[in-house]
Amino acid sequence: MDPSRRPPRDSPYANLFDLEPLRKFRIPKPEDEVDYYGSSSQDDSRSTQGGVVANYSNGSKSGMNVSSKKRKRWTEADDAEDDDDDLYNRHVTEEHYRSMLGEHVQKFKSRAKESQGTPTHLMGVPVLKSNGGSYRGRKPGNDHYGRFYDMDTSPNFAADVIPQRRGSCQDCDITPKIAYEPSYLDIGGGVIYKIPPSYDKLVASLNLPSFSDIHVEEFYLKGTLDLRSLAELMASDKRSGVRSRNGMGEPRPQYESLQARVKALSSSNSTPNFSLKVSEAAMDSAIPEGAAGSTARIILSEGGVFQVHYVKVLEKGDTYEIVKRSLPKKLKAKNDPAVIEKAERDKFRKLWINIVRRDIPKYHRIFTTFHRKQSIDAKRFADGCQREVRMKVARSYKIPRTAPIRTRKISRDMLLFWKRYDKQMAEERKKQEKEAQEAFKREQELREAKRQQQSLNFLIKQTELYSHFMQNKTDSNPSEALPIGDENLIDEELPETSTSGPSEVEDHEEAELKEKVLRAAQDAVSKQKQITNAFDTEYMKLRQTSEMEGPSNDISVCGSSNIDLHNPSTMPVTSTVQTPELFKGTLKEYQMKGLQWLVNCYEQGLNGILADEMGLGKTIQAMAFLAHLAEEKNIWGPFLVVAPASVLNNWADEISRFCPDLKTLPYWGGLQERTILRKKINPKRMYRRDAGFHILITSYQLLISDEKYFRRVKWQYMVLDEAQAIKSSTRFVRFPGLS
Ligand SMILES: Nc1ncnc2c1ncn2[C@@H]1O[C@H](COP(=O)(O)OP(=O)(O)OP(=O)(O)O)[C@@H](O)[C@H]1O
Repeated sequence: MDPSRRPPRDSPYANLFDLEPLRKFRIPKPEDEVDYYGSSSQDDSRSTQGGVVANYSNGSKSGMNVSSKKRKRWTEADDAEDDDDDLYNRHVTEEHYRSMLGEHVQKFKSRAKESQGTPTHLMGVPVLKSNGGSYRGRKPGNDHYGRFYDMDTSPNFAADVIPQRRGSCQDCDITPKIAYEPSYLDIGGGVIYKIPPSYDKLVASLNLPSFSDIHVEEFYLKGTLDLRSLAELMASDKRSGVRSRNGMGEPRPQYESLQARVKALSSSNSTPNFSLKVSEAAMDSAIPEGAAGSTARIILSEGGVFQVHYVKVLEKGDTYEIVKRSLPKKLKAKNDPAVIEKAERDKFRKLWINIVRRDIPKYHRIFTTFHRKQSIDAKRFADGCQREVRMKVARSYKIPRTAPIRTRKISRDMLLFWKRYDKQMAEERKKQEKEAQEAFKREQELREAKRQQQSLNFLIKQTELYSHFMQNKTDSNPSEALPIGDENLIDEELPETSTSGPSEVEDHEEAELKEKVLRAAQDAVSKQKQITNAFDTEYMKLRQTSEMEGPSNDISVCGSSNIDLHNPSTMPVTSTVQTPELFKGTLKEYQMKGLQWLVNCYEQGLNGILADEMGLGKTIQAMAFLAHLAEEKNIWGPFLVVAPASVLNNWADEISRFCPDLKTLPYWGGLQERTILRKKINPKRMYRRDAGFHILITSYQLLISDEKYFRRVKWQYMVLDEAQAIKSSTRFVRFPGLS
C-alpha cells in the first residue's frame, strides 16, 4: 500500500487488527497438517478484520478443505478453553476462532440494527445476486461467499446467517442492489476462478472504511513481530487499553496475560518460539498499476517461523488475474562485505591453487599421454599404410617388369630345348641310319658271300659233271680221254684254258673269281677222282661178278646212275616258297614253280632267264619274286626294271595292281622331266620300306643315256624284260649282277 494513502494514527479503524488470535497462536508441530492457503485462524482473522482482502485462494480448494481431523482436534481443545486464564495456555483452534468471529458478527449485526436498521454495515457478508443465483451450487472456497462461509467452516453457520440475511432483507423489504459482480476466469481444465470485486467497490456497497481511513501501524508493516515487540506495542498503544465500540475482544486481560507471558519468557531467557515477519514486499510499489487488492498476506507457519505468502492480482476491467503466487525468499544473513570478499578471494585462490597444483598437471599428464598414444597410433597406422602401399606398388611394378624377362627366358629355354631335341633326334636318326647301313652292308656282304659260295658250289657240281662225262668218254675212247690221275696235265691245261683269254678277263674281280673257281675245281677234281676211282673199282667188281654169273641187261647210261639230269641241283626236290602277302593275287602252279626257280637261282647267286610261252604270266612271276625278296629277305629295293618303252606303262599298271605296297618310279619322259625324277633317286632314302620308291621302271634307251645316274645306285635286283634287247648293247654286261 502506498504510504501516502495510509490513514492517520487516530483513525477509528486503526484497531481493526485484532491481535487476539496472534496472541493465542500456537506454533504448529511437525505432525500437524498445515494449510498454506488460508485455512489458519490467524489468516482468517486478518482477512475478516482487515477488510482489505483479495481472494487469494482463487483456483485452490485446498485451503477450504481443512482436515476435519485437525479441526476436530482443535475443536476439542477449544471446548475446554472457556476461561480466559486458560486461554493463553491453550491453543486457539480454528473452531474457536470461528465461534469468536461468529459472535462478533452477531454483535455487529445487532449494533447495526440498533444504529441504522440497515444491513449496509455488514462487513464481509455477501450480497446475493439479484437474480437469486445459487451460491449453494458453487464451491464454497471458490468465491467470495464461499470464502466467508468456509472461514466459518460451518454449514450451520451459513445456514443460519445467510437465511437470516435473506430473511432480514425480505423482512426489511430492502432489495440489496448488486453492487458488484464476481468475475470468473476460466483457465480451462474445468478450473474457474472467481475473482472478487476490488475493495473500492466493496467500500461503497458494504459501507466499509475507505483506504484513507485505514491506518496500519508502521510496526505491523516493518520489523519483526514477536511477543516481546507485541507486548511493547500494546503497552505503548493506549488505544489498546480502551477499546472502541468497534473493537473486538477485551484488550486488558489479553494485555495483562501477554505481559505476564512476556515476563515469564524474559525470566526464563527463552528465545521466542515464533516470529512474525511482514515483509515490505507485500506493499511493493512495483505492483502494476491498476492492481486491485494489492497484496494478500497469509501468515503461515513453517518450522516455527511465520512466512508471508504473496499474491499479486492484476485488474483487467472487472476481471482479475493472478500473475504471481510465491513464497518469500529467505533472507540471507548479511555478512560483512569485506569478509565476504575475503572469503570469496580465498575461495577463488584455493580454486586457482587447486587448478594449478592438481588439475593442470593432471590434465597435462592426461593430454600428454593421450597425445603420445595418439602419435604412436598415428605413426603405426602410417607405417602400416606405407608398407601396404609399398607392397602394392612393388607388386604392381614387379609384374610388368618381370613379365618380358620371364617371357624371353621361357622362349629362350623353349628354343634351346627344341634345338637340343632336334639335335638329339638328328643324332639318333643318323645313328639309326648308320646302324641300318652297317646292318644292311653286313647283310649284303653275307648274302653276297652266300651267293658266291652257292655259285662256287654250282661250278663245282658243273665241274664234277664235266669230269664225270669226260671220264666216261675216256673209258669209251681212251685216246681222247685224259689220263686219270694226271693232275699235272689238268693243272697245266686249266691254266691254259684259264689263261687262254687273259686279254678278255680284265676285271680283277673276275680274275679272283676265276682263281677261286680254279682252286675249287682242282679240289673238286681230286675229290671226284677219288670218288670216281672208288666208283670204278666197285663198278669193276660188279662187272667181274656179273660176267662170271652170266650176261645181263647193261645199264645203258654209264656213270650217270647217281646224277639226275632232269632235276638239276638248282631246282630243289620240294617247294619251299609261298605266295608272298605283298602280292595281291593267286599264282598258278607253274607260276609257283617259276617263282621257286627264281628264288633258288637268287639264293645260289645265279642269274636266270625265265622263258615261256607268250601270255603265261612271266611278268607276274617276276613281280612275285620282287615281293618275295621284300617280304622274306627284307630287301626293299631298289629294283630296276628295264623294258621296251611300249610295255613301261603295262609294268607300272601291273605293279600297282598286284603289288600296291611296292612304290614305283616311272622313269621316262623328256630331259627336264627326268631331271626332276632323278631328284627322287636319293640313296639316303632307299633300302627301306618307307623309301621314296622300291621299283624304278625305265626303258633300254634311257638306261643307256642316263647310265651315269643309274650307276650311282646299288640295285638289289634287275629285271630285264624282252631280254633280246640286251643284244643290242654289250655294255649291260658290265652291270653288276648281269652276265
Ligand atoms: N595268275 C594270274 N592271275 C591273274 N592274271 C594272270 C595270271 N597270269 C597271267 N595273268 C594275266 O595274263 C596276261 C598275260 O600275262 P603276262 O603279260 O604276264 O604274260 P607274259 O608271259 O609276260 O606275256 P609276254 O610274253 O607277251 O610278255 C596278263 O594280262 C596277266 O594279267
